[in-house]
Amino acid sequence: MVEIKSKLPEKEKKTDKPDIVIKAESLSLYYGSKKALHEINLPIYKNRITAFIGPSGCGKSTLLRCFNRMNEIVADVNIEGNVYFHEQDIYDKDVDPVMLRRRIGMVFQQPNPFPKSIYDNVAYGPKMYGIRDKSLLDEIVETSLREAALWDEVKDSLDKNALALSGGQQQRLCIARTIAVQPEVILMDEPASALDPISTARIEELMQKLSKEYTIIIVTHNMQQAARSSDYTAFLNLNEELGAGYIEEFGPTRELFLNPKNKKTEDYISGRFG
Ligand SMILES: Nc1ncnc2c1ncn2[C@@H]1O[C@H](COP(=O)(O)OP(=O)(O)OP(=O)(O)O)[C@@H](O)[C@H]1O
Repeated sequence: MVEIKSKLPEKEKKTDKPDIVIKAESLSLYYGSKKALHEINLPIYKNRITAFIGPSGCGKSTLLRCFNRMNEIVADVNIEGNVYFHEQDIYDKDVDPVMLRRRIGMVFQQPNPFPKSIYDNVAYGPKMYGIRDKSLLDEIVETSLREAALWDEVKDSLDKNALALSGGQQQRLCIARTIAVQPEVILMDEPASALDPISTARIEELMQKLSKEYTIIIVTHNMQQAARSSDYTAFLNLNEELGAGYIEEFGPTRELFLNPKNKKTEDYISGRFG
């Protein structure tokens, strides 16, 4: 705990009351008959970074994937409760998951660029959504790569295969690819856990910049990373009886780490379990 305390940044004071972009209400999720999430109530604030921490298997990634309906792609899931994106319940029948994922993009643990050129990776999404004009695509590619802090490294090799980039560069390319379709929210599932410390620091720095324009949710096993990088933290825990994850504590990151309200939060962040 001492180490984490010393790493907590003196954040620029964000005193205004942020708007809520996403809200989970009594959200439970089942994989088949197995309950994985139990009665989650959680606000996600606009232009803030929210970290999900908690022991392995408590449902952090599952909860993250609920916010753009990615669970439907990977498994047979059943949802109870609601997830609102602004005023819209994203599980309503008339919500198109593809359009939803355009507004709520995702970056995964393993960088997963397409085996195409750097340019084509970033232009892929905009093209899919109907943009054909070459000069507009060029502009989107450049802006997205700049925002992802990769432009200077790749501007002279946009035709190079993305798989030839380093892991850290590939992850920033994946962030550029996500940004290129102008999402409002970026979901990041352990985006730096496969990267070396320098690449990790670059991703964290990038997240700070991006949060001025985007709302970010990050799943991380690294508590220093949550403490350093996020504005809000949700500590998920596993209910042994139900075998499902629930929110043990949620609040501003500094408060949660410096003055946890809950004994289990304190035990977890001080490394006594998990
Ligand atoms: N596609 C799936 N099908 C069935 N069960 C799944 C699936 N994905 C996850 N689960 C189960 O749901 C529970 C929560 O998993 P999840 O990956 O969301 O937890 P996590 O907190 O992100 O874990 P970790 O920290 O280890 O990545 C686990 O019991 C897991 O086995």
